[in-house]
Amino acid sequence: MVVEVPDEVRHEWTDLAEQAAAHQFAYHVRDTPTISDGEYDTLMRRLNALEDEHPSLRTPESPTQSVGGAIFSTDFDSVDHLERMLSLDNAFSPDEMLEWSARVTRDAGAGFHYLCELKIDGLAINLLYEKGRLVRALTRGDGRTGEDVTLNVRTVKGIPTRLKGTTEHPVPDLVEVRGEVYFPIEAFGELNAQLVEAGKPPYANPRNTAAGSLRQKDPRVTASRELRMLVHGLGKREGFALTTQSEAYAALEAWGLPVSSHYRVVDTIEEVNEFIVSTGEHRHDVEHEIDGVVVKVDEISVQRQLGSTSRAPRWAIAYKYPPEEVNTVLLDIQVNVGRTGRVTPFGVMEPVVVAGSTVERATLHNATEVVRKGILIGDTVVLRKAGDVIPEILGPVVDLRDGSERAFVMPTRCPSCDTPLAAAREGDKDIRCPNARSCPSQLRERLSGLAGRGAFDIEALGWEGSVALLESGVLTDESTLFGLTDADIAKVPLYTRAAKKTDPPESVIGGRVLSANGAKLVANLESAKAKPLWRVLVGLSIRHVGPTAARALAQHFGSMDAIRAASVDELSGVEGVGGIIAESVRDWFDRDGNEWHVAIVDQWAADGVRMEDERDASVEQTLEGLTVVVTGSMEGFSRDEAKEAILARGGKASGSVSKKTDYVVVGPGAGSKEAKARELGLTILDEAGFVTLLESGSAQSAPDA
Ligand SMILES: NC(=O)c1ccc[n+]([C@@H]2O[C@H](COP(=O)([O-])OP(=O)(O)OC[C@H]3O[C@@H](n4cnc5c(N)ncnc54)[C@H](O)[C@@H]3O)[C@@H](O)[C@H]2O)c1
Ligand SMILES: [Zn+2]
Repeated sequence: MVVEVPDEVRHEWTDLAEQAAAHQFAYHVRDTPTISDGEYDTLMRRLNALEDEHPSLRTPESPTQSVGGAIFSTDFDSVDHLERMLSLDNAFSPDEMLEWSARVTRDAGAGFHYLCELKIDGLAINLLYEKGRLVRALTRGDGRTGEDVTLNVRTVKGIPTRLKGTTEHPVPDLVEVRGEVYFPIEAFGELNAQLVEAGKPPYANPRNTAAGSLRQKDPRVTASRELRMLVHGLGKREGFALTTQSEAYAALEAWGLPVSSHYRVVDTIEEVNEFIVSTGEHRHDVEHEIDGVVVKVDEISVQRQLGSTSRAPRWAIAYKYPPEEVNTVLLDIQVNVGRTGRVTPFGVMEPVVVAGSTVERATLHNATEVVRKGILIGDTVVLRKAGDVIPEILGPVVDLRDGSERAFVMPTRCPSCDTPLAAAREGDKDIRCPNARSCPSQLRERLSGLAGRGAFDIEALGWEGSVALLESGVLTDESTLFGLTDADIAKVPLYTRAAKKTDPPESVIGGRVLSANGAKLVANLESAKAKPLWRVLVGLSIRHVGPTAARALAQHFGSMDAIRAASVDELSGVEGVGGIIAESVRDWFDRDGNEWHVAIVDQWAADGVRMEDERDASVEQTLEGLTVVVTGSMEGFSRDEAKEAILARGGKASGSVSKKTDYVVVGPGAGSKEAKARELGLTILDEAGFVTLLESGSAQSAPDA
């Protein structure tokens, strides 16, 4: 019996299928997709859902049934693969992984292993080696026939033109090696800058860059691009036998092919899901983009038994992470004037949800960066938000331009105080508002900055409170902050509207926050006065003097007076300070016109801010000459407390692990620093070990470390 498909369903299906086919063409053939991978995956899921409900729609011609990437390009010869190249089925949740493993177990019985590896976001390639010589390289194409890109592939670093043989792994008679060509993330921005400079359209993201770079007519262009490859499978093979996929990787490696070091063989699907979670946490520690994890049945005999559909093997599945890249429209580029006067352009976008939060702004750092990225106002752009990292505009989707886009022009006058903008020094990328003393924007940023956690930590002040104090004229700058009384704060009018940091000043009104918090603010200010010297230094907004330099200065000089009296040489002689910081400090105190800086320091001191650190002579200098890195969380110490404990004992608290690190203290949530410490064979301590170290100046690695 034929079940009729309702008209509206058929129409929806036809419409989606057409869209899918067009997107496959744009992505696989033109290397210039116009929607994000996440949107594409959503479209395909809808198409699959319609076909699940109405199986008659699932014809062999459906985009769900083919390996996307039919060949229409005439730039390359078409050549058949000796064995078909397939795509992969997807899973988007641990439950879908369980379903897949249940199916595999049902069809093949238990007693197999799972091989877990990274899903490299690149371009699939098939290398044919005959008697150890690279004779051909093909793109995946439609899976049966690919494009001959041999000349281009020969230019990719790390792909051997001859395989090596060992006694255990002699060179095979014939082998098709499958892998992924990718573009290292770091090199991506650099290339776009070069393309833009040469008047060519930039790429939207590293994956398209890999595909576009490899599929060049002229192999010299490919050679100039920093492509890399990792291999992850085999096609046709003659002259050797294998029992497992992981064994194949050992052979591929012995032959001199680049194999990823990140794979693992496990027994159960629970362990697979653990691998997925932990890989997700370290998703950005690898030099290529990964869009998921690929899980394969390790035993070749079981792979054979399970076989494939027209599109994908049944013995493998790709778990896809939530997308971190989305497309959105860049509505405008505006500028923000920061704490030290730096003018920073930022993109204003149509709000989009990415990596779990709504994003509508992204910094563009400086005018050069806007040009390097080749983005125009009005462009559809690729926006990336990776975990807790700030959102970044990667590049424009050039194919969606309609001619109405316009270039960003950096303003020549400060949007906040109308002072002409200028570079502080010749050759500086950044331009600044020189009106440091009374530019409203700089004042707001300085005042709220000094209230921040990294400086005085005045919780009740914050951004809105800072704005309210300045706008109401209760403060004209930060010099009188510590003299504020209840009566002063009560003068700030009560407004009703709260506002965001990036709103124009006239709409930023925070009196309500202050009126509710007045008493707390006074108490906060009182305790802020007793904060250690380094926090005072950070609170002054001296260029280049962040917490690290401030700690070093405070530790060395001990008082504001000593720092004020120190020469450039004396300042730059302090470990972790250096010439640029030393000059910036001297300049801040001494330069003509900066007398108001000194006035701030004097007024703060007069209002009771403690300008020196008491050296506690009872604390033994157990850590003299030792460098300690703390990563992850601890129960007994906050990050700052741990640092202070190290510094108070004469040690150096560093933020990055290197060969020079003496101890690495690791708590829950430690990430790449722990991995690096293990790689370097450093002494790794838990919290108990850290306490011992503080007391005695030495400690042993934790037993399970
Ligand atoms: N944005 C768009 O318009 C658009 C259009 C089409 C496709 N796409 C993207 O491409 C995907 C579909 O492309 P696809 O058919 O190549 O499927 P896929 O990317 O989901 O997975 C199959 C491919 O993964 C690659 N791969 C990477 N690491 C691997 C590993 N360790 N082991 C095995 N294979 C590995 C292989 O080359 C294989 O061909 C979509 O899900 C979407 O992300 C996007
Ligand atoms: Zn200004």
